[in-house]
Parts: sequence; C-alpha cells; structure tokens
Amino acid sequence: TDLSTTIADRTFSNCMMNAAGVRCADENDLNQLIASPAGAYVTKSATPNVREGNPEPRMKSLPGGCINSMGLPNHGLDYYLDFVLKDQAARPDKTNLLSIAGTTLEDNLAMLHKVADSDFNGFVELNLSCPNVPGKPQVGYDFDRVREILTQVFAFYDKPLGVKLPPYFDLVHFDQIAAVLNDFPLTFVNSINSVGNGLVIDPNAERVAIKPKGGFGGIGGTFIKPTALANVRGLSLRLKPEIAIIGTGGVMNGTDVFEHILCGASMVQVGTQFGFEGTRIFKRLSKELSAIMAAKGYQSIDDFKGKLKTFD
Ligand SMILES: C=Cc1c(C(=O)O)[nH]c(=O)[nH]c1=O
Repeated sequence: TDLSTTIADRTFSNCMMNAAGVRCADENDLNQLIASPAGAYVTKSATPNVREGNPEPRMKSLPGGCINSMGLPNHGLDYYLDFVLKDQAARPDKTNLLSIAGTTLEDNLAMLHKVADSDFNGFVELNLSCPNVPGKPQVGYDFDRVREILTQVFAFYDKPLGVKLPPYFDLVHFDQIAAVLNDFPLTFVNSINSVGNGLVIDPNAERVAIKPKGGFGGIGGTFIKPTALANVRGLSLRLKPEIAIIGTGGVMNGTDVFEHILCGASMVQVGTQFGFEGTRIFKRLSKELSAIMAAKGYQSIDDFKGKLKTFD
C-alpha cells in the first residue's frame, strides 16, 4: 500500500509526521525525525529570539493524553531556519515545515520577511493558536484579526504557507473562519492545536498539575480526537479545494490516522503519542494504516480521503 500524499506541488513519501512542539525543538530531535519513516518534520514554533518559556512543571502526562503550558520555549528562528536550509541543501527533493509563532504581528512579519529573503523552499506553518503565552489570546479565535494578519502576510510572502488553528466548537465558527481563509492563497490549514486552557488536578495533593497560569494548559491526546475530527471535517466541507488540510489531534494508532484522512486530511500530524513513543511510532502507524487499507482494498489514500459518509 502506498502511504504517500501530495500537498500543492509537493509529494511526501508518507502521510504522517510530527506535530509542532513535540520532539522537534533541537537538531538531534529533528535528525531523528529525518531518520524515521515520517513523511516530513515540522520544527518547534519559533519566535525571533531564543525564548525560555514558562516555569516548570509545565507539562503533565495523563493516561492517553497530556496537558502542557510550555510557553513557547525555542532556540529562536535563526536556529531553525539554519537547520532547514542545511537539510534542504542535503536533501533538495524533500519538503519540510518551519513553524513560526510570534507573540506580536510585528514579530511574525519580521520572521516571515527573513524566511522570504532566504532560500527556504519548504512550507511555513504560521501558528495562530498557541494557548500558553500568558496574557496573549489564541489569535485564531479573533476572525477579524486573522484576516488582518493574513492580509499583511500575503502582501509580500509568496512561498507556500499554511496556518495552525485552534479547535472551534460551533458550526457558525467553522463558517466564519472558512470565510476568512478562503480569501487567501493558503497552501494548507492545520487543524487542530491543543484544546486550550484545560485544567488537570492532582487529587491527592489537592493541587493543579502544572505551574504556569494557575494550572491551565493545552490538552492533547485521545480525548481530543472527536474535536479534532470535527474540525478537519468542518473545514474540509467549507474550504476551497486548493487549500489542503493537515489533521492533528488525538492520533494514537492507525485507525485514528485513517479517520483523519476520511475527514479530509492530506497529511496527519502526531503530537502527544509521538511524545510518548518517539520516532518508532511512525513505523507502527504505517503498518497499522497499511493493514486497514489492505483490508478495505484501498491502494492509496486518495481512494478514501474526504469520503466520510453521513446517513443522508
Ligand atoms: C507555540 C506554542 C504552543 C505551546 C507552547 O509552547 O506552550 N503548546 C501548545 O500546545 N500549542 C502551541 O501552539
């Protein structure tokens, strides 16, 4: 079975990769992803300069999931841009993703100008959904702000670019964000980021599990899969066909990957479970997805991508 996928004019050997933020902040993490069967990697969301992030404990694993309020710790854009440029020179036929998450519009524009002026020819993933920068809202929930940002970005940025969105929980919000996104030459939309501002408690200590923001943080893992699938499907039904969808959220096994693709995902990102298992997860997920496809007689993901049935 063929697990390859195509987004815009780029073909990836495998339709699975990591989600930004998980085991992708250092070059040895990224080199492990390169050595794995993952179809691509995305780098930890970058800010213009090195950033410490929030005080620890800032991440807690749970059965089947996790809560995090990392606060955007990263080595700064130059570190990741240097890495992807070196990798691109060594493997010119591969496309990878560079995630950026400026805490201000100015920072995002400055970073995008730097990337525009470089030889980078991969995809930029503009993160509009970080839930963990104290005092900063998840931009993706402010539709006018998203329009303003994309207007200013596409005034000069002409390389492939997508956005990473927070989860929406109202069909009218799918309509509203799609109406904004359809006005721009986006290469992809990645849904979803962690479900923002959940609260995990340690009942023995009668205390929250993580330190930042009084214990509030982004939730990932198996419990967010129904929300992730709804967002992939809701956007797939509303976005113009030129905008590909990357499905992220709740992927633990091959069935979860299959479901994201049924909902319309062209690429599936794995966060929490990749964090637990490491890069060997990509061999396991590839085996599991291949077995599902073989049992159903599917040769490639296009045989079932977006073909979710309803009762009517
Ligand atoms: C880029 C910051 C993010 C972070 C973080 O660095 O706290 N955690 C998430 O779950 N999603 C994010 O987008």
